[in-house]
Amino acid sequence: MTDTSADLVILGGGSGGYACAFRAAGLGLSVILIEKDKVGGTCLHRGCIPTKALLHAAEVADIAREGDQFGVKTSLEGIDMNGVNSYKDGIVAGLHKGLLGLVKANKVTLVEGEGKFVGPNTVEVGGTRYTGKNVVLATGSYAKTLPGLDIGGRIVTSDQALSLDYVPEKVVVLGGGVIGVEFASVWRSFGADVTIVEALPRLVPLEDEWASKQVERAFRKRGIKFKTGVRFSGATQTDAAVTVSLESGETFDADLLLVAVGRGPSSSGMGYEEAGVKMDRGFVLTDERLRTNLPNVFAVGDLVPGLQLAHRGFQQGIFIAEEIAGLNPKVIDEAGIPKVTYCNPEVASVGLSEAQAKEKYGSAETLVYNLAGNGKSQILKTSGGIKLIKAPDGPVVGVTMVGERVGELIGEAQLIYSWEAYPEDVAPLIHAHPTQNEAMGEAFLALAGKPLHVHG
Ligand SMILES: NC(=O)c1ccc[n+]([C@@H]2O[C@H](COP(=O)([O-])OP(=O)(O)OC[C@H]3O[C@@H](n4cnc5c(N)ncnc54)[C@H](O)[C@@H]3O)[C@@H](O)[C@H]2O)c1
Repeated sequence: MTDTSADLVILGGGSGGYACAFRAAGLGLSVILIEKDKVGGTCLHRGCIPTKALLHAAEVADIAREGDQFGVKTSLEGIDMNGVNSYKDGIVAGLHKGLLGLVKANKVTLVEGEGKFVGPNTVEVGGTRYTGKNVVLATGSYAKTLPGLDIGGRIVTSDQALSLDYVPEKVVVLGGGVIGVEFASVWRSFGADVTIVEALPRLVPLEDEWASKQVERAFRKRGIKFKTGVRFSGATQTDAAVTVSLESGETFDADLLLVAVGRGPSSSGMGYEEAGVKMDRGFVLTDERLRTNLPNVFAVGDLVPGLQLAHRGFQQGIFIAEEIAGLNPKVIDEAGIPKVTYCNPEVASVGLSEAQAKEKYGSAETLVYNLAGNGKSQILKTSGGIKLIKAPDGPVVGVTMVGERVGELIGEAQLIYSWEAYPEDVAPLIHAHPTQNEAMGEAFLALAGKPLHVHG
């Protein structure tokens, strides 16, 4: 018979929930993990992993199309979406199997079913009550839509877009944030005619303005169309097409409309409000130690206001487990959470943008290093740049990069940021030649006043 009480009951087995479960188990705590669908949550099943598989398939398509520039005779015969989906689904299934193995190995009790928080320390699943000395609310988020815009047929969110069995000929993407630009990038590489509609004045509006300009320039070159600073006003669909109207009066006919206007917290019907959990617009409020207003009730991940990123959820989950075990972990610095948008070109950033640094410090020093000066980037025929943002007479407070695969360079930037390093501290670090990573070293040499492969 399954235990119904434990040191820790976790409602939701996504990135935040399972990370908390594994770390808590590692610390010797007994854990009950409740999941209604599949352990791994949005990130593994409907988010990070499957979308990155699609983006990789898109990159392969681009390489096939462009082999000639390396003297290799290739051509793209077409996209077999069944093949793409089975590659993507295989990756997800493999990782899911691995996670279930870890649940077992960590001796976490997995309860499969829809849970409801009935408080004070209790979650009910199908009539059975599970009680924890501590409870973690980890129910994640869902893809939002707009009032009057019903999802179905030719109007989809990322949930449906992930498993299309065809490449749309013409797509409108509503929202030029992370999900919008990633799907636009995939479909363009697969040959679709893509138009993005973004209400704010620029694509990827949460990033440094320089990054938005770089992405917009690259998208123009790739033939991805976009309308910024314009709001959507409505959409109607027939069997044959969807017509999208904007407040500017323009209309677009397409095969598909992707709605990518943000993700909302999955809290409705979970019993939180009734149990007295303090909330704001559906998000569960916590203090910086991730405690809700109820004693021994914590919340984690997309349910908590802030960046909706799996790696934030992982770290918060680990933090809560250590907090419960009395290890007094260091509070998470939200500004130090790296962000990567995996469109082509990628955007990767950590810390403050130039505008945020200016607001915080009154002024900011910046340096942009163009990847054209980096040998490996020339070999790979990739372009882009690295922008460093430094507080006046202070350390580097922000790094933003744009270019193919720059997401792989964010780890070093994250260390530099979190160590509050000065350019002179980083400049002497030797980077292997020729790597793309070397561009980071060169950018810091230039910021320290000793540029090497760039004219100061
Ligand atoms: N690579 C990654 O890390 C990754 C990938 C996918 C999603 N996510 C996360 O998932 C969450 C959801 O992603 P998202 O892209 O849906 O949200 P988002 O908030 O990044 O972007 C939504 C965009 O839609 C625009 N918008 C809203 N209403 C509009 C309207 N009426 N007309 C036109 N534009 C409108 C907003 O201005 C915004 O730019 C984000 O927090 C994101 O960070 C992360």
